[in-house]
Amino acid sequence: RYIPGMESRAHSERLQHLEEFHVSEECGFVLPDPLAQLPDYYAPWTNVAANLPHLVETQQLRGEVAKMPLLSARHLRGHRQLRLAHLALGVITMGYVWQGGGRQPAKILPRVLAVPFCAVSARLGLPPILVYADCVLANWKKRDPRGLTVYQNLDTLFSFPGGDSSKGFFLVSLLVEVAPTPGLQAIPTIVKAVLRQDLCSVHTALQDVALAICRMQEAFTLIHEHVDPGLFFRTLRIYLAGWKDSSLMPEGLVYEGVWEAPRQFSGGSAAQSSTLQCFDILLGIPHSTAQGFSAEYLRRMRDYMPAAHRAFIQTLASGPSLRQFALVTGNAGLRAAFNQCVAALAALRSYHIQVVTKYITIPAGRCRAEQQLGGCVQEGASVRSDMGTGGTDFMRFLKAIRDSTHTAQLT
Ligand SMILES: Nc1ccc(Cl)cc1-c1cn[nH]n1
Repeated sequence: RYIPGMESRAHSERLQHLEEFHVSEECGFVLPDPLAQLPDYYAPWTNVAANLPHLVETQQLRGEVAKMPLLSARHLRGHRQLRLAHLALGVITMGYVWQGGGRQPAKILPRVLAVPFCAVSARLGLPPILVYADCVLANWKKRDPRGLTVYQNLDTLFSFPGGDSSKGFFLVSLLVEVAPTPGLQAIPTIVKAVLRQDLCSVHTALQDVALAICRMQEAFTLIHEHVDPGLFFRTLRIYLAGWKDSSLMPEGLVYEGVWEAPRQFSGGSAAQSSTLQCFDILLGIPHSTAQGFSAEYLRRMRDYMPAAHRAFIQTLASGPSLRQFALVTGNAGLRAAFNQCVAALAALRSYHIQVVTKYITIPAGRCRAEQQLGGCVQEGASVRSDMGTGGTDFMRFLKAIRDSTHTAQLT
């Protein structure tokens, strides 16, 4: 018999109210209907962020930032204003650090950005760098508000150099996050059913999870239509790079007026997706407990999620073990439904590896070959320098978690 602990029951109760964790019924971890405007007082931030591609491409951004007033974050009201402020300040910060493609990254972030960015970050429980929750989950609007959440009816609030591929990358990632919403809704159902030893309800809900993960992969295929590999590798990827373990910024970044010493923070990455980490934890995929850099990196990326999403993941991780339940019952149908979810997650990770190969590994190889012939000037961050946007360390990470996903199958 599977006897869950009393602590599991308490966690299971909390998980029944997803809205408390900012997980919405209609779009999961995506911020529903993000705010697109801040109070006029903050116009200096939103005006620069909205004009970022042009300011960066014409090398004017750092000059514009030097003219910005030091604004107080105190006038920001509510979660949505804070999310929009973190997105706008994050976009400006990445543009400021990597202006000109990153050959000479800025080593100091001026106080007019650093002070409010760190204040907003502290209120959201986020690091002072652009994160997945900014540029994917809160960076979107519908062209026709009454229309559907489909690619053609979406636009980003802010973008980077890289033209339509910049928008495409963020909007395809957004659709990957919206697709599995029914599967996220099934998580509290599964947790409650495991506690009640209700085999039938667990089995039914697992089919929703498997379908949801398949839908993520379907949405992911849109990347081939909307993102050009060369533009992604040579341009957009540079602006998403972080300053932790970076060969271009070995010390990290000085946040003027906030901390004396430079600080290191990682660039944006799919490992910051709460959706992916939730399915890993629900299925008890071993890398979330195994030692090694994958588990440590995944755990550290939870600090790059909004506080409520981090709390959801921690509560789920402290709840009853679906994996143990499926093992202990020995029910063949339940084991098959569980394994279908694991197989779907492994397939999604394999697909992600194919995409990183097309958008990073192959263009990087071409660039190195051209460099030997005196051609391609790889802007800024080398392929190796950052985990989050597909460096070779990131490829090693993806293959490690894909392999550990496979081993999670119940035999
Ligand atoms: N899809 C993404 C969206 C936004 C950011 Cl910042 C990074 C990624 C990413 C990196 N590697 N795989 N996905």
